[in-house]
Amino acid sequence: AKKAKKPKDSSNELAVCRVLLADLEAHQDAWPFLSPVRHKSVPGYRKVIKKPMDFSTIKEKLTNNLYLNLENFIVDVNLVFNNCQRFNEDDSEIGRAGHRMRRFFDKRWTELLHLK
Ligand SMILES: Cn1cc(C(=O)NCCN2CCCC2)ccc1=O
Repeated sequence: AKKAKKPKDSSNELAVCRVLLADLEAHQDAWPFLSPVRHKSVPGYRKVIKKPMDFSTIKEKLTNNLYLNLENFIVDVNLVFNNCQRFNEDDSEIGRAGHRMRRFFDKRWTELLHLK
């Protein structure tokens, strides 16, 4: 027989986004991602990275209600990490910080989702 679908409770998704963002900002490896990359001091960045993103911009979007759900928020957080992988060698300070932050984020949001 068809298993009855549990209704999705999306009411606290934005609260989950705020918790996740606070955890990202508090992480010791967050320093490359806290504010927009200054393309004037990072040669080539503006040419290579078409959609820059950083944690302060995500916070601004969250504050201005530009994320309709957790999925849209996760897309922007992954953009931060994908930009980082694209622009930085894996074996570099910033490259390694990006990998560590992505691993932390993936673990954290799956933990929070399993609480539901
Ligand atoms: C994500 N990302 C960041 C940078 C960067 O230089 N960030 C500034 C780091 N500042 C140093 C002192 C305070 C913050 C370069 C390339 C890149 O992909």
